[in-house]
Amino acid sequence: MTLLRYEDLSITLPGTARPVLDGIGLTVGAGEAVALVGESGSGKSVTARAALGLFPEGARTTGRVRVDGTDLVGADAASLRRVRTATAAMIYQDPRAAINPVRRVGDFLTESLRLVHGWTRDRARGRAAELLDAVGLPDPVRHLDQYPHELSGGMLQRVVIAAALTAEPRLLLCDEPTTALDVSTQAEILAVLGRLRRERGLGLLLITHDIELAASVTDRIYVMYAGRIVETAPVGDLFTTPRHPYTAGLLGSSPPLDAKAPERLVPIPGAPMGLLESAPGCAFAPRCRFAEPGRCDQAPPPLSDHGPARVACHLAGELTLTPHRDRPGDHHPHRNQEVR
Ligand SMILES: Nc1ncnc2c1ncn2[C@@H]1O[C@H](COP(=O)(O)OP(=O)(O)OP(=O)(O)O)[C@@H](O)[C@H]1O
Repeated sequence: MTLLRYEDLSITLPGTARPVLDGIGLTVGAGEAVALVGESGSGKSVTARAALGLFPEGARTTGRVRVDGTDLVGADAASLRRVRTATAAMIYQDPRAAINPVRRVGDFLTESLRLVHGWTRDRARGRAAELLDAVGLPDPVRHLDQYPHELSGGMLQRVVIAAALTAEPRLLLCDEPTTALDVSTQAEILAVLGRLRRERGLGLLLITHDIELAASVTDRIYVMYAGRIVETAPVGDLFTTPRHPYTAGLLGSSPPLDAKAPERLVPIPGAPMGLLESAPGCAFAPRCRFAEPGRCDQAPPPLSDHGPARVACHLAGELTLTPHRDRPGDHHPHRNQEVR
């Protein structure tokens, strides 16, 4: 069952040369984990916030964002409240920014249960302790009486995830949930999210700039560039057979999570297109080593089917791409190079 569905969502801010989001189509099913990946400024957070009906001030919005069937574009206040309090919850990058530093963890976790749902203090504390246990904190009852500064960043992010679960949402939106954490804590938080997804059948939308991290917890990846989806495919397929040069570039410039030996990473040349720039053709063409004048710079490429993937590239189907990441001592100098 589809929990979250974007249908041709476009958002344009006043005074800009191109839309922030341009024809986004994306789905997340119950129990499915999906990642939205791209460089800074590609529109990932604007996309995620739209799933809570949060659209930039003054923006022109067209298309639909359906959460459990309710379209949030132009939704009334009651529908928005229902989605935000019961169906979907968001987890942000910095747990310390999400928690009031002068209130105890227990107060943070029980507030909505007591105020919104009218639970007694003891019932709400019992539920909060259960949730802290569910996110793997070792001593739930003691943590309820602690202040945020007494917990590590990883423990606090677990508290934030527990808080997101209080209303038993069916959809979890995670915007760079591990970026503020060290690498080992990052892996623990991802494991918690993966377990919650399996145990509770949650739909998970993970927003990240890190394609390797995305692959470690999700089934399907959407790659975003300059406000558009440029490729989407099941994780395994995307890694073995990237079909868009931008996807191959992201893979070639990201260190593997389980790297045993240092890798020589190859950055994508140039910079992403800002909101004050536009291009008549493919937005990635100015950075693309394969771009063909007269072909790639004429019209934006539509997303079209290529095997299990959907790809927006005029040259898709003609390119065979592998991430051009070199390992030191690699004796196959051509192994990692794109061929045509
Ligand atoms: N409320 C807003 N008003 C004006 N511009 C905005 C607003 N929200 C986002 N933008 C702009 O829209 C573009 C996309 O922003 P968004 O935060 O979605 O990118 P992102 O892919 O999440 O990148 P990052 O990882 O850096 O957050 C950026 O150029 C950003 O400055």
